[in-house]
Amino acid sequence: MLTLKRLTKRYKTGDLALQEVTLDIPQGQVVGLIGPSGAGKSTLIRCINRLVEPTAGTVQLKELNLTSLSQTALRRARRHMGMIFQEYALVERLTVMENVLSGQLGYVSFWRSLLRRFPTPAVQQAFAVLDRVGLLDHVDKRADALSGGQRQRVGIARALLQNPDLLLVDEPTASLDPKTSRQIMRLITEICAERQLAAIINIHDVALAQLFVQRIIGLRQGQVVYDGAPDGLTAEVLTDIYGAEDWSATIRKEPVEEPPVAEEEEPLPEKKLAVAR
Ligand SMILES: Nc1ncnc2c1ncn2[C@@H]1O[C@H](COP(=O)(O)OP(=O)(O)OP(=O)(O)O)[C@@H](O)[C@H]1O
Repeated sequence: MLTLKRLTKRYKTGDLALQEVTLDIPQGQVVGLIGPSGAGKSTLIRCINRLVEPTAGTVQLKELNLTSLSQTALRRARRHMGMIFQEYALVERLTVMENVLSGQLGYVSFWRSLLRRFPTPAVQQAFAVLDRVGLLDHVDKRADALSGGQRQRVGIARALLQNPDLLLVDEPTASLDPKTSRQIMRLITEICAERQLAAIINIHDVALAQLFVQRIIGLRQGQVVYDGAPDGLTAEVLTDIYGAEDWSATIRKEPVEEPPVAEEEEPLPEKKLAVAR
């Protein structure tokens, strides 16, 4: 579904951030991208949708060779890739609904979006994705009145509104407490399973990644040094990725089935679609 071939990025400063990264990610697979600071994780994610231009190599999403597209064609192709950011990237003074609809900016004309007049099917779909992420009771709240977990849910809903094939997720839990972090990772991975969406999640918390993703890719100095199952992350592998350390407290000891956990960040809203409209 997504194929990277010898993807390389050298910044103008001379930093070689990615060195010939070759990967194949099938539809529906959720991948955790780990590695030390400066290993190239953000660069890899941004080279896929060409927010950062790769220096060499190719990115193929389904039948599209993204690296050969003109800027106009690239804008169209980006609709197939939803991005979720650490700092949410919401417009603070806009409502939850308006923030989610802004994910449609590639579809609606500039003037229509400026006047905040979105086509009815987009609004209906926005209600549906906000329902899925548990924010139906908050559609009219301003973004600056939300908790961190709620903000990230808006970010997820906004990414989903484009009906992407792939989610590119950059440190989604870095600003969240441990429990909210789990809820957000659970939400992302459940949605990927429901929609058969592939995802690449740049994540620093190794144990959290192990709990939720199907595959781990470890980067060191722009190169893939581990590509395999979450349970294959032994102390030796982590030393290879990050350098020598006592890893006993970091690694999940045994494969455990994650227990079902009630969502407690806030009561899940009842389905009030009609009322919310
Ligand atoms: N805009 C830039 N210009 C020059 N060099 C950059 C730029 N962005 C990143 N780099 C360099 O590229 C390398 C990889 O950086 P990148 O941010 O991709 O790593 P990372 O693994 O995401 O790190 P972190 O976990 O700290 O976010 C680093 O050496 C960094 O200094």
